[in-house]
Amino acid sequence: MLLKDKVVLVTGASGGIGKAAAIGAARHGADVAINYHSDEAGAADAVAQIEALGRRAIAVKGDVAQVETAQAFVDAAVEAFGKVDVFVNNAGICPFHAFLDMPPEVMERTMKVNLFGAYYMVQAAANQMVKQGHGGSIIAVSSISALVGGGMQTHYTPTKAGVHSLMQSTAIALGKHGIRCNSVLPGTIETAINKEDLADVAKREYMSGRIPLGRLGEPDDLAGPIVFLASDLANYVTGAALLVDGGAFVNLQ
Ligand SMILES: NC(=O)C1=CN([C@@H]2O[C@H](COP(=O)(O)OP(=O)(O)OC[C@H]3O[C@@H](n4cnc5c(N)ncnc54)[C@H](OP(=O)(O)O)[C@@H]3O)[C@@H](O)[C@H]2O)C=CC1
Ligand SMILES: C[C@H](O)[C@@H]1OC(=O)[C@H](O)[C@@H]1O
Repeated sequence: MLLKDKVVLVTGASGGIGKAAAIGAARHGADVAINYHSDEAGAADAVAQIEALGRRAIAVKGDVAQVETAQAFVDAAVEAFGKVDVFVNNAGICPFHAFLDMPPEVMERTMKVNLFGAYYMVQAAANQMVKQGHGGSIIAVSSISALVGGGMQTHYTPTKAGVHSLMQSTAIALGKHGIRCNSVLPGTIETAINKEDLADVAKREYMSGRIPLGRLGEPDDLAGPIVFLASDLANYVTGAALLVDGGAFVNLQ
């Protein structure tokens, strides 16, 4: 039990990586507040799975791109559980699109959800942790795409580099409060975000062929690294970035 009686908040936890992280935290003894945007059934299922593990859970609907969502989420978690120990910034979108004719609204929405939303959320969670006075752990779900490009992801990769950079800067800003800030950098994990993209058999074979461990990732592959960074096992880890990509990044030849 690495997170016994901790309160963990996860954004975008109605499916995919966020849901796996939320359930993973509960498996390690945490009570969990999840944020989601539209998938009511997914959010309800996450809550049910957490409760089945004997832990408490709430689901709070909200669009992270809107600044007021952040404080409302933190307030709801504090009202339900009394505190915030761990904050996982996970909510994100990746609407694949070519560069030369990128619609401004797609670019701007991606920036607002992935980067602005992360900023507002991390700020609200950090203020709560500072107020409590006993430190905390913040983890951002960045991406291998913070380090490498994608021709159909020119609007997305800068947001992932931005989130990674945000954790480096907040690690400095919040260190004196005992708040650790780290990012995980997933490779290609099969979720709703890339269902359509990976339906292309050639693309899927190319992506899995790049991975030394021989398979695409699953959401649960992120749960362990996130729980680790959240836990006291990572007490002296801050400003770090952990690739969780089956070795894809280092695989030049
Ligand atoms: N899958 C992958 O290969 C990789 C994913 N990542 C990152 O992991 C994170 C999670 O993605 P993944 O699990 O794959 O994708 P999913 O599409 O499975 O999950 C995305 C989650 O984010 C939520 N979400 C989307 N927009 C908003 C919003 N405006 N406000 C609040 N919540 C929102 C969704 O909620 P709802 O469904 O309720 O609308 C959902 O819970 C993203 O930040 C992504 O960039 C990073 C590297 C690789
Ligand atoms: C959505 C993509 O499949 C996924 O997201 C990322 O951050 C990586 O680029 C993955 O390929």
